[in-house]
Amino acid sequence: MEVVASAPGKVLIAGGYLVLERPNAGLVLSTTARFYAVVRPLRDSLPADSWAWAWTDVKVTSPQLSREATYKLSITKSTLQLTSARESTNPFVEQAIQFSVAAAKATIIDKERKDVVDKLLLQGLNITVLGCNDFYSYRKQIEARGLPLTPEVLLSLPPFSSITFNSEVANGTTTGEKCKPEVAKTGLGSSAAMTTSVVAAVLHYLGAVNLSCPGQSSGDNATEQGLDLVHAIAQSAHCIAQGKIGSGFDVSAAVYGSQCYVRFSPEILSSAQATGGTSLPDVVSDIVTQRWDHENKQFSLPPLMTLLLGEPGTGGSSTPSMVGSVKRWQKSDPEKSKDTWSKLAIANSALENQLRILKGLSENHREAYESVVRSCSHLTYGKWTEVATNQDQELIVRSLLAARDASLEIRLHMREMGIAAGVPIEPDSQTQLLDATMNMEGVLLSGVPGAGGFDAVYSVTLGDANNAVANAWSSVGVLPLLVREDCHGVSLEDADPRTREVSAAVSSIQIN
Ligand SMILES: Nc1ncnc2c1ncn2[C@@H]1O[C@H](COP(=O)(O)OP(=O)(O)O)[C@@H](O)[C@H]1O
Ligand SMILES: C[C@@](O)(CCOP(=O)(O)OP(=O)(O)O)CC(=O)O
Repeated sequence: MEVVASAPGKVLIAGGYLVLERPNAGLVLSTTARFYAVVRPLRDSLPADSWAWAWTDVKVTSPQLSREATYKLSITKSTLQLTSARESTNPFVEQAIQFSVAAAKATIIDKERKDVVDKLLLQGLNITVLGCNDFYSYRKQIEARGLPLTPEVLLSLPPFSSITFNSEVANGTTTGEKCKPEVAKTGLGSSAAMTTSVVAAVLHYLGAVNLSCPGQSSGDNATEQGLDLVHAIAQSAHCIAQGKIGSGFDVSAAVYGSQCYVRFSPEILSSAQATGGTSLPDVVSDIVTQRWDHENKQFSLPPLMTLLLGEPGTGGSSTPSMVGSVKRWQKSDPEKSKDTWSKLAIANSALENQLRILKGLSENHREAYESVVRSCSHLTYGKWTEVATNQDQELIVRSLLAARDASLEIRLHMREMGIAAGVPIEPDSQTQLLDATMNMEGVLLSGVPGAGGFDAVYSVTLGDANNAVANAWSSVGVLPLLVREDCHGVSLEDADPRTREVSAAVSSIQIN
């Protein structure tokens, strides 16, 4: 038996920093970048005395990092003990395995199904993790080979290419010391997608949830409960592995897909955080019985809108240190920061409302919507009002312009926040680029996703205006990424994605 599960990467288009505090919402889009986890047994048959084993074996392979780690898994405690070299460990996958095995044991009470879990565990777990290229930065290699910074060059990379390590620390300064290098990534939430895909694959493999393949989602109660279990376990494992409780929007997007997210109360994880004393099975029993109070309201881009991401440089920014600076500013200047906070909350919810209105208009007035959006895609925003020839079309243009204004307002207050907190949330170089982008034909929104900084820029364009924006970005040294919005969350896959790539290549050879 083999189980393959995948989970998407994310882009937070609005709500950075605010989403750390309930009840502020963040608008998060899930993407075509997916992380895959493949679970297989390590051995097909079991010796007669295996029922008495206290330990089983686990192997975790990350082909892209050329890493393989082996462990012993305690059958009763669900804990792992490393049996290979320390350098190859992956804390996210380790926590994902421990929490998922403990959760399967805690939630499966039927005797027969419990026996199946024990048998599957005794056969050992062979887990492979694979992240789409979109999660990783190839900018340095492209530049080193003197190739242009275009999406076509990214397309020419083989799928699941090896990942390079940064020789610099996250904030771009070299340490000079021989420290463990960071993976060069694009900020799509590889660790959250990886953790979620492993949790989903292990829970499904052990029969604790019943995930569906894309397009097969039944949307019934059992499926939803399954997703909620994946969410609770993935959030817990991710927080423990990264040693802090963030807002959790990245894990939520990896589980439920594009959404309007309100964070869970951090107290839910106090048992998981308590060091010493509590055993993992007790922690997990507590976590699965907690009332998870996060919100994941359905939300995605209206039709004929394209999410485009660009990598403006190398190095990126360190999210935790930026969050630290913003929090210090909130403490030192509560009045001003509250003011910025409430202006941002208003602008974020205005953007959400306008995008929801546009979605509704696209459903109820399809023809008018399509004609307006296609016409506006060839025009700069100043001329958008000219395309409306009836009331429906006027409504659509009004909403497009209101969404655009909300985007500008968000940028203004994010910049303000950055200046006040002394961190470049929207650095000057990005401001110039984003202003120029906003003035191009068919551009609706743009900004710095998530915590901002030097990591990435995004834009949402109308019709096929994304091509011109990508060309403009390439010409100024910003690498347009291949990734787009895809609202689907975690899902089951029918095969190892590497075999699918091979069969796709074979069929394309046959077709040609
Ligand atoms: N393919 C992979 N194999 C193993 N570990 C990976 C892989 N991709 C990402 N990771 C882990 O995830 C970490 C990056 O996670 P994080 O710092 O949260 O960045 P992101 O913004 O992409 O989530 C890496 O340092 C590495 O530990
Ligand atoms: C500041 C934040 O609200 C948003 C950070 O968003 P990013 O998308 O920048 O996240 P990373 O992938 O962790 O770098 C922190 C949070 O919500 O946890």
